[in-house]
Amino acid sequence: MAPTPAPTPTPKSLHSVTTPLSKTPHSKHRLHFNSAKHTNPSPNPNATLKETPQAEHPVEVIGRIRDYPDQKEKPISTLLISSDQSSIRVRTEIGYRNFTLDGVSVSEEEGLDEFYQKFIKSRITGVKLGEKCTIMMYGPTGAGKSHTMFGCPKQPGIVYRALKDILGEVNEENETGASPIGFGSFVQVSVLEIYNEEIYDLLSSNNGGGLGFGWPKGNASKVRLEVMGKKAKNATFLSGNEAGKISREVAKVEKRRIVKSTLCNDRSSRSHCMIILEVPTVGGRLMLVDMAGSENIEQAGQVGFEAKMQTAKINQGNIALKRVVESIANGDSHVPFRDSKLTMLLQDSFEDDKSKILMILCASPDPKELHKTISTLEYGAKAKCIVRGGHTPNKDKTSTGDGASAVILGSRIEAMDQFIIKLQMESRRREKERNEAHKELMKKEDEVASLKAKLELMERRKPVKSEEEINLKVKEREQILKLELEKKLQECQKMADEFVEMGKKRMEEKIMQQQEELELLRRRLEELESELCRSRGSAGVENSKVIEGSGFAKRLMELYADGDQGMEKSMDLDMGDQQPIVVHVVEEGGRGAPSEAKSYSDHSGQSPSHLTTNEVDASLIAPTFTGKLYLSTVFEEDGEGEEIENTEDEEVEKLVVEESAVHICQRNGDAAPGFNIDKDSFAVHPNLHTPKAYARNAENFDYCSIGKSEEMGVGLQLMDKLENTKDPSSARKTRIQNIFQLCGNHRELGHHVGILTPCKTKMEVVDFQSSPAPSENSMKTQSSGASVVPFADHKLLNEQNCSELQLKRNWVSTETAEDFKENNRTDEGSKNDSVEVYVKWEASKECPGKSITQLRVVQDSTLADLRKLIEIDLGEDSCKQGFSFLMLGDPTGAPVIKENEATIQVCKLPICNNQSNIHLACLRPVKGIQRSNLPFSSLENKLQFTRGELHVSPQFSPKLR
Ligand SMILES: Nc1ncnc2c1ncn2[C@@H]1O[C@H](COP(=O)(O)OP(=O)(O)OP(=O)(O)O)[C@@H](O)[C@H]1O
Repeated sequence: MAPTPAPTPTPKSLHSVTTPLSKTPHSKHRLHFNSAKHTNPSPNPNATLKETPQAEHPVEVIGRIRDYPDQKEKPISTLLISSDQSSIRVRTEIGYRNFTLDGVSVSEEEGLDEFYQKFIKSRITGVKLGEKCTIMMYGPTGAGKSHTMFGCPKQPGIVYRALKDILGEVNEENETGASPIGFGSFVQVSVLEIYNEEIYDLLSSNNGGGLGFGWPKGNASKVRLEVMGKKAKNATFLSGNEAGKISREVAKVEKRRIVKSTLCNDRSSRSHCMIILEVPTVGGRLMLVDMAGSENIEQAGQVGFEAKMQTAKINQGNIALKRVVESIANGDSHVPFRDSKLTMLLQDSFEDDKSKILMILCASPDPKELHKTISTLEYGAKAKCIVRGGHTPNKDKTSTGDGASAVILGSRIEAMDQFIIKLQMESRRREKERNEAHKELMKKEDEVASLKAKLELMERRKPVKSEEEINLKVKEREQILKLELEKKLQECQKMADEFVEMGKKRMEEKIMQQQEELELLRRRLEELESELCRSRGSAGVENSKVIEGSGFAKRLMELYADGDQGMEKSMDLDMGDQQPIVVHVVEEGGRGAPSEAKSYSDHSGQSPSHLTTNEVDASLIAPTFTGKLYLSTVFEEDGEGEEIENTEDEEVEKLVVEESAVHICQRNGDAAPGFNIDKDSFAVHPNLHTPKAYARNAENFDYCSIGKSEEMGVGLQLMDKLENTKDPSSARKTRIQNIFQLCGNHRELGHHVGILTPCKTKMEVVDFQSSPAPSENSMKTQSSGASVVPFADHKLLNEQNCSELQLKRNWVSTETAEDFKENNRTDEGSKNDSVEVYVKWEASKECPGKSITQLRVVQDSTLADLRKLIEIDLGEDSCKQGFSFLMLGDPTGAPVIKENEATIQVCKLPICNNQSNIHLACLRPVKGIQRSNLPFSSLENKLQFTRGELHVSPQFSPKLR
C-alpha cells in the first residue's frame, strides 16, 4: 500500500480563521482514500502493497463536526479546521491543540450527501469490487453518530446511500418492471445490536415470521446471538438486490434499537448497532457500525444500578475498542479483541489485510463539549497510527517468505521509530504547552493574589464599615429606647395624673359628704334648737313658777322688778365684750336641810321637764369646772340673809384676790357648747341678775366670760351698772360681790353643786359644748348618793380643748346634805386632809389623752381606792376595757402593777400644776394602744394640765349672736 500523500496545506477555517497547520509526521503513511475533492483517485491497495511493501495503516480517521440547524444562536465553535480539511485545531483557554486527521467535514458546510460523496463513496465502490471496509461512527453522545449513519428524512444517511450505491437506484422504469440501473448485485444484510455485551438480531424475533427473511413483527423480543469465530452465529440477513426495500426494512429494524433519553441526547442509542452488508458475488463486505455514545456515567445523568450498569457496558465496548486500537498501534503481541462483543465482531476488520477501517469521529463544536471532543480526537489520532503488523496472523504474509518478513519488520521498526518521534514531538509540544500553561497559571495566580489582597483590603475595611453600622444601630436602638422610655414616662405621668385626679375626686366626694353631713347636723341642730326653744318656753314658765315660789326668786324679782332697764344697761355693757354669760343658779335652802334647787341652764337643748327639780339641776348644771375655775353665786334667803350676806362679803373679798380666772360658758349653736377663758373679755348677760330672767333667756346666752381678779373690778363695775339701773344703792354691789364670792368657792361647788341647799343658790358656769346632757348613769349616781358623779357620757374634747375639758372635770362628788354641811364646816380642813386627782387617759396615737374626771380623795387613799372611784366614774365600758396607773415619773412609762396599787398612795402620784394637793392620775388602757411616743408620752401628759396655758382652739372660739 502506498503511503498516503501528504495533503497540500490549504488552510480553511471553520469560522473564517485561517491558521497554517502542521502536518503530523506520519501523515505520509496514511492510507489513501478517495475524497470527493481529491482529484487523485485512490490507487489500488493491492497494487500499492505490492509495489511498496511498507507498513499499512488500515485505519483512516475522518472528523465530522455536527451542526445545530434548529438553534438560532449557534455556539461559538472552539474548533478550527485547516484549509485542506486535514486537521482540526482545538482552542482552549490556555492554548490550542492540533489534530491531524485524514479529513475533516463540517456539517454546517457539508451535508450528508457531500460528506458521503467525499469520504464514503470510494469505500463503497471498493466493496462493490470485493473489498472489505468497516465504517465506524465514534464519538460522544449527541455528536451526530446516528445522524450520520442513518440520516434523517431529508438526508439519508450512509447506510441507505451505501445500499443505493451498491444495488443501484430504482427509477420509474424499474418500478414498472424494467431492470433497474445497476441491478444484478445481490446483497445480504444483517442488522445486529450489541447491548449489555449481548448480540441481538434485530431482523429476527422469538415469534418468528417476518417477510420471508425472518422479518420481526411488532414488539416481539429480540433474538440473542452468539459469536462464533469473528461472526455472529445464525444471524438473520436480508438478501436482495432492491435497495429501496432493503433500506425500508433496515429503517424499520433500526427503530428497534434501544434508545433512551439522557441529559446529552433525547434519543440516545444505548447499544452498538452493526449493519453487515455482504456482496457475496464479489466477496465484498461493508460493516457499518454506529457505536453508542462514549459518555461517562455522570455526564449521561444515569441514575440507578441498571442504568449505570448499562452505561458501563456501553463504555466497555468503547474501551475495549480503544484498547484494541492501542494494541494494534503499539504492535502488541496480543490484541484484546475478546474483551467485548463489539471487538470480537470487529476483529476481522482489523486483521484482514483486505479490510479497511474508516473511523468517523463525530464531534460537537459546542465549547461545553470541548473535553469530549478532545478525547475523541485523541482516540482517532491513536487509531490513525495503527500499522498492520506481523502480530496479526496473516497467512498471506507468512507465505511471502523471509524477504517479506524482513520488509515487514523493517517497516514496522520504521513505524515504531516514527511513532517514537511522534511521541517525542508530542511530548515536547506538551512540555511547551505545559510551560505556557504554567506561565498562564502563574499569571492567574498573580491575579488571584491581587484579588486576595483586594479581598483582604475589603475585609479590613469592612469592620470600619461594620463599626459605623453598629454605631448606627446603637443610635437607632437608643432612639427606640428613648421613645419607649418617653412613652412609658408619659404613661406614668398619665397614671399619676389620673391617680391625683382620682384622689381629688375622692377628696371632693369626702368634702361633699362631710358638707352634707354638716348640713344634716346643722339642720338637726336647728331642729333641736327649735325644739329647745319650744321646750325652754315651757320650761321657763315652769321655772319661773318655781322661782316665784322660792324666796330667792322673789327676792330677785323684787330686786329686778324693773329688770328691763337693767337688762338694757347690761346689754349696753355686753356690747363691748360680746361674751354673754350663762349662769346656773342653784338655790340652797339655807344652812339646814337642803331645799330644792333650780337650774336655769338648758344648754343641752333638752328640757329636763321629766326630772325632778333636783335632778334637773344636777343634769343641767354640767360639772365642768376645774379647781377654782368656776363662777358660783350663793344667794342667802329668809332670815339668815344678812348673816349670809356678811359672810359672803368676806368671801367675795377673799375670792376677788384668789380667783384668777372665770369660766366661760359658750354656746356656739351646736349641741355641745364649750367653755372659754378669756381674761381680756368679761361679760355678764343682762339676764344674769334675775334667775327668772336667766331662765327665760338662757337659750340666748352664748357664753359667759369672766376675767381674772384684776378684771373682776371691771366686772363689778359692770354689775354695779346693772344694779344701779334699778337700785342705785350699794345693795346691788353687795349682791354682785356675793356672786363673785361664790365664784371662787370651787370647793363648795365641787362638792355640792348637785345638791340643793335651801340656804344657798349656786351660780355655775356650765360647759355647754362638752356636756350637752348628763347621762342617765350620772343621774342615777347622783340620786343614789354616790360619792362621785361620773361624766363618762359627756362628750369630751381633744387635747387642744383641754381647758374646756378641764372645766368639765371639775364635777364633784355628790353628797348628802349632812355631808355637805360637814364639808362646809370642814372646808378648810378637808383641803388639808384630801387631795384632788385629775384623771386622764394616756395620750397615744389613737387616743389623744382625753381627760376623764377630777376626783377628790382623802390624802392617804391608795391607788386601789382611786381605781374604784375611777371605775365608778368611767362606768361599764371603761371597766371592761380596764386600765393601769402610770407613774409619770418613770421614764419607761411602766404602769403600776395592779397588785401594788393597794400599797401606793394617791399622794405618790405626780403633782399637777405645782400644787401639792393636786395629783395627776394617768391611765393606760389595758388593751393594746399603740404608744409610738414612748418613753416620753407619760411625761408629756403632764403638760396638759398646766392651768395657765388653758386656751381654746379657734374652731371652738365663742361667737356672739
Ligand atoms: N450534522 C447534523 N445536522 C443536523 N442535526 C444533527 C446533526 N448531527 C446530529 N444531529 C441531531 O442531533 C441529535 C443527536 O444526534 P445523534 O443521535 O445522531 O447523536 P449520537 O452521536 O448518535 O448520540 P448517541 O450516541 O447518544 O446515540 C439528533 O436529533 C440529530 O438529528
